[in-house]
Amino acid sequence: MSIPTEQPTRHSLRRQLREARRALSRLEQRQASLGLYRQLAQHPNFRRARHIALYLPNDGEIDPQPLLRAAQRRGKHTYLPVLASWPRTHMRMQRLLPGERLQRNRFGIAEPRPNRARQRPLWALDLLLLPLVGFDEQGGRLGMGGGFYDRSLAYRQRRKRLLGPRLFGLAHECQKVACLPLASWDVPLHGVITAQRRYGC
Ligand SMILES: Nc1nc2c(c(=O)[nH]1)N(C=O)[C@@H](CNc1ccc(C(=O)N[C@@H](CCC(=O)O)C(=O)O)cc1)CN2
Ligand SMILES: Nc1ncnc2c1ncn2[C@@H]1O[C@H](COP(=O)(O)OP(=O)(O)OP(=O)(O)O)[C@@H](O)[C@H]1O
Repeated sequence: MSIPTEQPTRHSLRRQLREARRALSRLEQRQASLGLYRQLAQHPNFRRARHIALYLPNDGEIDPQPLLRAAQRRGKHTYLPVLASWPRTHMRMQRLLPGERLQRNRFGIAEPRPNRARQRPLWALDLLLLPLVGFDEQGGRLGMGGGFYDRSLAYRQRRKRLLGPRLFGLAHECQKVACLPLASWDVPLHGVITAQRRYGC
């Protein structure tokens, strides 16, 4: 019997995949962002959703801003992650007002100024569009390693019947891997969307 080949660790996989997305040119990024818009703007889950959380791109992530603008044009409520000052491991989703001024968080990512009155619990959103570093076709997601999304979604493990938002990962094709090593706290995605195609949705 042969020895099973070693799976690359989450750490080295993360480094490799982050390098791959950062290597995309500005033109490739623009095309990917437009392709992503075309894949999702007419999708029933996007059309139906009233409360949608997205993110602002960082570190070569695919840019969902055309979708953000489309959602705002259609009168939907759009939300961005806001890091909690305490506990530092948590984030909340806060409604973005059109034209609102943003500030940079400790990772250098722009976010709205924290305002509890505009924050909405994750389970009360209709659609959550997640950034990711890597994905597989089984719904596996590898993130930046902060555990922010997994922690925010942990209620799903405890309360399986609570429906909550559809979870779609947004990615470049170069972020796809055959099979991700999954951790016990990982929350599976319902689907992943790239500029080229939709996986599982
Ligand atoms: N666009 C975007 N927004 C997001 C996330 C994300 O992945 N993408 N997050 C998803 O969770 C949360 C922020 N999580 C992050 C976790 C680590 C790093 C990061 O750059 N880490 C550096 C080390 C940073 C440092 O300690 O100074 C690194 O690994 O190089 C960035 C964001 C909330 N907002
Ligand atoms: N539900 C949870 N409760 C407590 N700790 C958690 C939970 N989910 C994740 N963590 C912690 O967060 C850390 C990072 O997790 P992981 O590497 O899966 O993050 P990630 O999914 O890559 O990051 P992110 O969700 O921020 O993009 C882990 O060390 C884990 O201990």
